[in-house]
Amino acid sequence: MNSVEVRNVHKSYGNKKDKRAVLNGLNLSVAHSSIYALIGASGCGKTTLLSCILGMKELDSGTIKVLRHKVNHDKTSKVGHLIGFMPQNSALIGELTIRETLNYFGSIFLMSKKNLEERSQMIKELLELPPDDRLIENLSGGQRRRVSLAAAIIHNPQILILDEPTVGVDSILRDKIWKFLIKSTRKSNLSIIITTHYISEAQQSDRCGMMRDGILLAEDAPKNILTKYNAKDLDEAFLNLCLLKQKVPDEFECITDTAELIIDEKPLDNEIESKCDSLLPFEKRKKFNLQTIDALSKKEYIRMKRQYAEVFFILILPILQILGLAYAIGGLPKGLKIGIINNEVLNSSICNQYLNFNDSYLNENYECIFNHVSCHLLNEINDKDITKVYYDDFEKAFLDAKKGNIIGVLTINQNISNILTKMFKDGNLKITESLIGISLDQSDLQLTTFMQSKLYQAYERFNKKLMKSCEFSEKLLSIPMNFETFYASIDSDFKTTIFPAVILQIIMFSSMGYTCFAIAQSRIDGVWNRTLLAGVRPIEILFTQIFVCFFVIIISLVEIGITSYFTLDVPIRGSLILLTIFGILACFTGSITGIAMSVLTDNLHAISIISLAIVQGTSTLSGGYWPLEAQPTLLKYISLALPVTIPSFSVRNIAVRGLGLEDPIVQYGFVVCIIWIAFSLIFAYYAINKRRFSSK
Ligand SMILES: Nc1ncnc2c1ncn2[C@@H]1O[C@H](COP(=O)(O)OP(=O)(O)OP(=O)(O)O)[C@@H](O)[C@H]1O
Repeated sequence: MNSVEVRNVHKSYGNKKDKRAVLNGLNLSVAHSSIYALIGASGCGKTTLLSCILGMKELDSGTIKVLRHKVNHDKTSKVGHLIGFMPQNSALIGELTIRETLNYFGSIFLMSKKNLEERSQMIKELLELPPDDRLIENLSGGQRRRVSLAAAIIHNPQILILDEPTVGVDSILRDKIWKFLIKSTRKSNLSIIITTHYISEAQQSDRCGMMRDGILLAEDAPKNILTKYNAKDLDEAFLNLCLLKQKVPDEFECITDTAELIIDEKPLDNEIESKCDSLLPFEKRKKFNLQTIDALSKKEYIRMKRQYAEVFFILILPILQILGLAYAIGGLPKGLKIGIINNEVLNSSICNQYLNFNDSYLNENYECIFNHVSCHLLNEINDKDITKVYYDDFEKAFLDAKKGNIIGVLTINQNISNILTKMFKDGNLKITESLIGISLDQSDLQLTTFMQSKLYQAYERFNKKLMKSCEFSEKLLSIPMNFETFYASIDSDFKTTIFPAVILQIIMFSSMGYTCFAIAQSRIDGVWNRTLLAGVRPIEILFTQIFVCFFVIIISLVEIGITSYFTLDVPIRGSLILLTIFGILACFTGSITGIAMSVLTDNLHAISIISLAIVQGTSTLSGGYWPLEAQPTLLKYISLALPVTIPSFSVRNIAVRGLGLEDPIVQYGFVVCIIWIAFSLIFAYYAINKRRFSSK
């Protein structure tokens, strides 16, 4: 009666051009209630074979049956919960304690609390595990391997697959482990496949497979191998076998005793049959098993609680970003310097006497005689916004502007007062000379635009005062346009424009980062594979991640709301409920996209680069920092399709304009969010099913 049957299995790595065969038509049988030791040189394909038996790797050809069920790489194993697997790397969660680790694995194997407690106690004593409350990340290599073995046997499996379980374990404990394995196979129906570098260990197995170049050189009971190859131990037998193969390479493949490999098609004996049937078949495991969701969420919670960097990322970073937005982005520049060359009044202190000027320039004949007009203009240039730096000559000022010390140079005609006086006296509005010249450094457009706007406002104030002092209409020298603003004042800063996009991006990207790196990490450290092998469905992991992320983001949303309220001087005119719904939708879009990304590759470096590209690309194109109207038509359509662009317009319409669901932009925002959530869900589901197992 065989528990595992491997028939004519071929497996290679690489692409068509560079294909490297690792398993070359390998056959292997593991009898029920026995220990099968797989030995062979490093890199001969032992781990690959175990991965194929577990269904983690797809075969090129051949078949594998485990407990009479054909292993299918694409489908969740029906007997996964009957298998215990200890991978070569420990595949444990560093932030969990030993007790929490055993609880996690016991729970995903759906063990009852009582059973779990009893088994944990027995295993802890057997494997001499360190105290319960020790963190996995603080254990030594050997201690971790023992905890990993404990996690593999916690649910009393039918088949135990152990990849190098005794590496780093001292000889006394190694002996104890072997005794336990032997006793377990004798007392129960447990079958064990074990790979080991310590060939002498394999002498205790019931059957030993010696592997080389992707095939079994020999497969028999250890003592039969010793007799057959006239060796005193398995090391020597393996050496003799290898030498024999070098001498007669073509005949050698026949050495495996094929009589042993005939599949035993006999029905299972009654006792075993009833035992197998009494175990929960996979189909009967609920798709959404609450015990599994509970175990996965608890693990996430504990992991997060102990991962300070993650907590910082999730809870503190959004606050820092809002503070950054409040105080570093979108505000109006202060302390800009402009060079002043006042050819009319060479001593700038003279202008101080005009600071509170409310007099009239009209003389007794009601003629307007201007004096020191330039002072009025310069006094209107507010020191709060712009600092004036006085120069005697243009060359010096220009040199400073080139060096970046000042933004530009304002030059005032020496006859400005006389020209204006003449103009109003004669009624001749034709001015042939330039009264005020402005040269601006255009290399920083934002600063220049700001400076222009401030100079324009100063001129308008100056004009009003001057006209009033001569009892002229203030419209005479003013631009014949009247600007009025709505929704925000003329002095409002860019925060009003960019805050919806920035807040949505903070929520979306922190959800994406959180889920993406949490899953990527678990795939890389092997916990993901172990969890799936226990029978947990990807959809359960997906659900738990979204669920945990949702709670985390709700906390972030409250933080963002409070911080924004106190720091961002932006009025919220619309519905807070609608804004919160947009925040939650952004969280879902981000977390589901994060899940899809985490499965694309098992290379953390690549994932980081992809995330950066997504964050950078989305923020650049979202229209938050620069209007979409500036983009070429095709790019504009791409931008509009992104998950933050239209939703951020919706948020702006709700918050700043006070619009609600009746607004088409708000409606489009919802449609875009829902399409993105649906799209990323389908993509994540497809990606997880396509790349169910991590290659690590
Ligand atoms: N994902 C992969 N892509 C490409 N080559 C791989 C991959 N995994 C393993 N290999 C190669 O396949 C061969 C067999 O690897 P495997 O890990 O199965 O060996 P092993 O017998 O378990 O070695 P060890 O005893 O050192 O663990 C090695 O040459 C390895 O480099």
